[in-house]
Amino acid sequence: MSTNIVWHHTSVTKEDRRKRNGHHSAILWFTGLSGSGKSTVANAVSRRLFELGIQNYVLDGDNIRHGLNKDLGFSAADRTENIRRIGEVAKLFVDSGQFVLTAFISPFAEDRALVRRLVEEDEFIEIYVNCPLEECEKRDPKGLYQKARRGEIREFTGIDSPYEAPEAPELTIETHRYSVDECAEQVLAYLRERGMIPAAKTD
Ligand SMILES: Nc1ncnc2c1ncn2[C@@H]1O[C@H](COP(=O)(O)OS(=O)(=O)O)[C@@H](OP(=O)(O)O)[C@H]1O
Ligand SMILES: Nc1ncnc2c1ncn2[C@@H]1O[C@H](COP(=O)(O)OP(=O)(O)O)[C@@H](O)[C@H]1O
Repeated sequence: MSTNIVWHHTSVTKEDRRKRNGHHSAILWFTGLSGSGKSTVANAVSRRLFELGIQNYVLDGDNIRHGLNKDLGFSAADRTENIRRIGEVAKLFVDSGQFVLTAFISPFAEDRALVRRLVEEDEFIEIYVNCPLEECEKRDPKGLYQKARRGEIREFTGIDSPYEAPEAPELTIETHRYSVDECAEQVLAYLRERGMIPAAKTD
């Protein structure tokens, strides 16, 4: 534990940054099984926000595990630490006035709740990327389900490691029923409804 640490206040505040950007800042927390479409939809939303001039950044499971969290595996304790660190990083992005889109399985409800508690109430938007295991397994974009079924990967989410679906997410998207574009639009529509990004132009 760190001791003798004093929080330093910044000269430019979150509100200053939001005012200049002309939009809110928040965590869009995508959670769901491997292959459910977290990364694909998060990136589609990111592109749309970017085209609208809205500051945003995607934090993706695979990429973070190559760097910041390369010391972590997939035990329950390591997944919890993975999500805790990502939550802290995501909070910094919110403070910087941006939307941060996180694409992690984040299988444990308590870990997601911890991130929710890190930020203000209107700064955490949980998006449940709902797709049946059978469909994720059929997609198997990285061939990992096959490996898990053969016993070559242990503690694989949905196979021999649990996934706790959100009970009251801000938004649920069903990637087995709607296209990538439709799912991305559902996220944008939600942000507009909440006044977090400017309304769509109607010209
Ligand atoms: N055992 C096991 N269980 C689940 N996933 C595994 C595992 N081993 C490797 N992978 C690959 O790692 C990606 C998940 O990493 P995350 O950081 O999102 O996982 S977690 O939130 O800490 O549970 C996950 O990526 P996505 O498919 O993008 O979800 C997998 O590609
Ligand atoms: N509506 C959809 N939304 C997201 N992905 C979809 C959809 N329909 C099919 N897919 C496909 O499913 C796979 C999802 O993979 P990925 O985005 O890496 O998932 P995750 O990040 O949850 O592991 C991709 O191959 C993607 O093209």
